[in-house]
Amino acid sequence: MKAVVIGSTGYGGIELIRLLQGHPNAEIGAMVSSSSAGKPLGEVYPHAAHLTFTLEEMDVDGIAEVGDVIFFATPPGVSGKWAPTFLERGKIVIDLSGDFRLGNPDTYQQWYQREPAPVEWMERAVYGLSEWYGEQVAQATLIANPGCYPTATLLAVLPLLKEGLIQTSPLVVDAKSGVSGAGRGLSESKLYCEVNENLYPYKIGVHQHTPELERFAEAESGEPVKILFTPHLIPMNRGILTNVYAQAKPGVTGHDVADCYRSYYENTPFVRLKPEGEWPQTKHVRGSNYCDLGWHVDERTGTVTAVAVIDNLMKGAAGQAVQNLNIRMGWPETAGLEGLPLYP
Ligand SMILES: NC(=O)C1=CN([C@@H]2O[C@H](COP(=O)(O)OP(=O)(O)OC[C@H]3O[C@@H](n4cnc5c(N)ncnc54)[C@H](OP(=O)(O)O)[C@@H]3O)[C@@H](O)[C@H]2O)C=CC1
Ligand SMILES: CC(=O)N[C@@H](CCC(=O)OP(=O)(O)O)C(=O)O
Repeated sequence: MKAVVIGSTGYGGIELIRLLQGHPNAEIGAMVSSSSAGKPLGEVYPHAAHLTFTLEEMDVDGIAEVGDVIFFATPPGVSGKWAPTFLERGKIVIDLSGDFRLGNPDTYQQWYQREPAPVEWMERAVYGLSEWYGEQVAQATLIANPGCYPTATLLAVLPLLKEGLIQTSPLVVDAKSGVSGAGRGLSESKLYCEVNENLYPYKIGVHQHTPELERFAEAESGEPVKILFTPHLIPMNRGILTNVYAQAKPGVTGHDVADCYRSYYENTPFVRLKPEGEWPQTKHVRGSNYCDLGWHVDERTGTVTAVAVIDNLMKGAAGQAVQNLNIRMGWPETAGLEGLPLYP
């Protein structure tokens, strides 16, 4: 099986390359780059200079010839335009962007403020939250890999919604992301002096992950869900921590919540439940595909606090994309993803 990475010089692209080059079953067929075609990979990324690949331009026929699976690690708008060409040629597409996650062109246009992908492919795409939609991923030709914040948040909240342990409104999501979550592109807001020793919220009320969160929260709870989502940027390279605050349904105890999480995640290789009284830390998942999950049921206020951490580039992007590739190809779900988190 040969994989092609489109958007190779971005953070998601180089993380995919890191995982695929160490994968026991997959092989890299080509690395495509819109900005650096013709350059050796090592010129853009000296840490990978021993991989003797030359970055290639977007040549649909050439890519289709060499690739069985095409990964898009590109900004919104790119896969929406190009993925159908590969899908029509029988290729499997795994898209890291938001172009195929929402299932509805009007919602996409409203939150991403750009032209949506063809509606027939939007509707056919399978949402790649591996632990929840693995059965569909195993049959999919187009996999819409989840956003980084939704991955952490939905893993924390879907079991509670599905089992009816929490009220569907208000659902408050307060999340923090490391700077690599914003990609490698240059911008003033990502300069060292702007980010270092700083902590700030952004896109309150307008973040594009809001409809993605609500879509799958509603699908699992069977009720309308409105989510108040506040993302923050923190001065770290990698990592997301999300806190979800929800009102517990009357009579719900800490034992109920613990049993609920255990029943959903006992046999999943990448979701690790914290013991009672311990809470997740981003450093415990850095460089890995794990999601660590902890919770507290506060009887005084009747609130459930669920806390999830992931590495945004791994479980939040390239790691989950490879997990989905494994599921789709019928390989062990953990293939190429077995490394311990980096510590310290
Ligand atoms: N960073 C993260 O933690 C996460 C990112 N995502 C999503 O994954 C995708 C990639 O993110 P990330 O790697 O961080 O972003 P980056 O900005 O780091 O990289 C995106 C890459 O896409 C390519 N690209 C840019 N513009 C175009 C264009 N017009 N046409 C074709 N290719 C283009 C470039 O690579 P080249 O010049 O080589 O073509 C660029 O380096 C995005 O959609 C992002 O939202 C999802 C979850 C988490
Ligand atoms: C820190 C930071 O800026 N993170 C990005 C996450 C990007 C992302 O995953 O967006 P897509 O929906 O396009 O995939 C953001 O908040 O927009």
